[in-house]
Amino acid sequence: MNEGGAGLHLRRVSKTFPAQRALADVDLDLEPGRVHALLGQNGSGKSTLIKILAGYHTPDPGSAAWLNGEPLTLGSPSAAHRAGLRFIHQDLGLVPGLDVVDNLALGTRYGGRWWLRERPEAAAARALLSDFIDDVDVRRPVRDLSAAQQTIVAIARALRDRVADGGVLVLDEPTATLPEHEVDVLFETVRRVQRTGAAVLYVTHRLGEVFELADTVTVLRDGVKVRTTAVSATDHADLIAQIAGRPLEQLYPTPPEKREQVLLSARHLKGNTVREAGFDLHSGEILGVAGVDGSGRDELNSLLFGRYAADSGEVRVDGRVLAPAQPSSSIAAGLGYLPADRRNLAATPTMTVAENVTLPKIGKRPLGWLSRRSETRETLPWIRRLRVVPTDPQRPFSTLSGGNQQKALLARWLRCGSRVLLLDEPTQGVDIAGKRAIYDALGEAARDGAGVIVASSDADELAEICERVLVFRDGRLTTALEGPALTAGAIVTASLHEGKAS
Ligand SMILES: Nc1ncnc2c1ncn2[C@@H]1O[C@H](COP(=O)(O)OP(=O)(O)OP(=O)(O)O)[C@@H](O)[C@H]1O
Repeated sequence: MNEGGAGLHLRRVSKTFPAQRALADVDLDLEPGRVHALLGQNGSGKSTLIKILAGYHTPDPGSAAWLNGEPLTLGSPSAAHRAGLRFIHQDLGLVPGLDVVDNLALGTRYGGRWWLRERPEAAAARALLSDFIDDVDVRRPVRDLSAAQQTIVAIARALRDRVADGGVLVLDEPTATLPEHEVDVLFETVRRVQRTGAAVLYVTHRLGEVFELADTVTVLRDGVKVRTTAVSATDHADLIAQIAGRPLEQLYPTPPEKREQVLLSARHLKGNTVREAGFDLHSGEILGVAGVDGSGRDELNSLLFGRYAADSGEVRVDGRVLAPAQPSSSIAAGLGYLPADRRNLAATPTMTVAENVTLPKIGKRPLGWLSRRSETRETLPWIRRLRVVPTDPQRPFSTLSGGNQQKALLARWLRCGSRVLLLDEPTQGVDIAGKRAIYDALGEAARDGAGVIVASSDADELAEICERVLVFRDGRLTTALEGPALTAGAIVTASLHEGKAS
């Protein structure tokens, strides 16, 4: 592969941050009409590479790039855009209340005066979308579309004015928040993009997707390229060994066994998308909660924790009714809550890792703060246990990679000794070694007597780590799965079709 050929060619791309080298001499070749997967542990440098391509970070001197034979200036957003590089980040940048036509028009010269051109714009939106997906009502607000459809609208918008041939589409973990049954819809769109001759760079933590979608795969470890391989010439075990630097270990531990003691009970709980939820959580139990987005799965934990007031129903912890809508009382009662939107709802990015881990200090100190030294002492064992990298409590939280931020926030509640852990998507964006560390930590907390509720869109994860899984459908708990009936397939089926409560 030479720099003068079609496609995108990176040579010796490096990035040094004040405290560390995030990328070192990375070469990468993306070919037109091919999907190239980029894999690597949390903190291996994937986002840094994307941010360099997007022009958000300036790379170190000596880094170079060519697109279709022309030198490409790295570190300049306008140069990247002009050259035909387009990015789909996890935050899609859509306006939920606006319809598809208006979302597609955002940023174009017709934006803001679509009413003058109503018919042509709607027709243009339909024509543009039809390149990527069939049957989307362009007059619906995007919030009413499925998660996959929203991603596809973002892709269509990104590609609407791309340079005719030879562009590059970069997708950063596009399936991280997609329910399993919508992944195929997105894949079909990626294949259509591929058929237009664009090169696709596809960042993911899900190895199965690499084998389903990609032609080529590159693995990064500690900022260094380990290897680029044809997908047909590798397998799961080989990729895991490349990613982790050691051979495959079993991902899922055996679930702990629940005890008789009920820690938390919910009765006739109703609020937002939850229309009726009643169940018991036992000591020692990891209880799974499944369901498609908007089914209630994504709201149950915040309702239990009291992030907002329930319309009706009650939650008891150790037999005592929990004060409604008072997170501080919930924490005092032993609850810990990890939201899915951790960046906005859970973290204080400007503080250090140690400050974030030791944040809730209920009952510990009257003034509610710890000395820097005790903060470090209290934080270290937890971030070691959850494999937070770098293992530096005094580092600014915002400089951790996404997966490492997730692990640090979970460490917060484990350190607090919360007896009831309410976790939304606890392993989203976390690499395979980090997932195992999280599962082990949850298992240990449960064996020590805690109860854990894991609400997750990953059916495999729920089927493997939970003793029992409750499935939401249209706001109600319609199915309970345990024993031999608890499989990933049964979870997906019960999420989509009418089931029977058991
Ligand atoms: N602004 C920054 N300042 C200092 N260090 C940073 C900064 N941004 C990233 N890093 C460090 O660079 C390394 C690579 O981070 P990066 O976000 O690229 O990882 P990643 O592979 O995308 O991880 P993840 O899968 O968790 O998203 C990490 O060690 C991270 O802590």
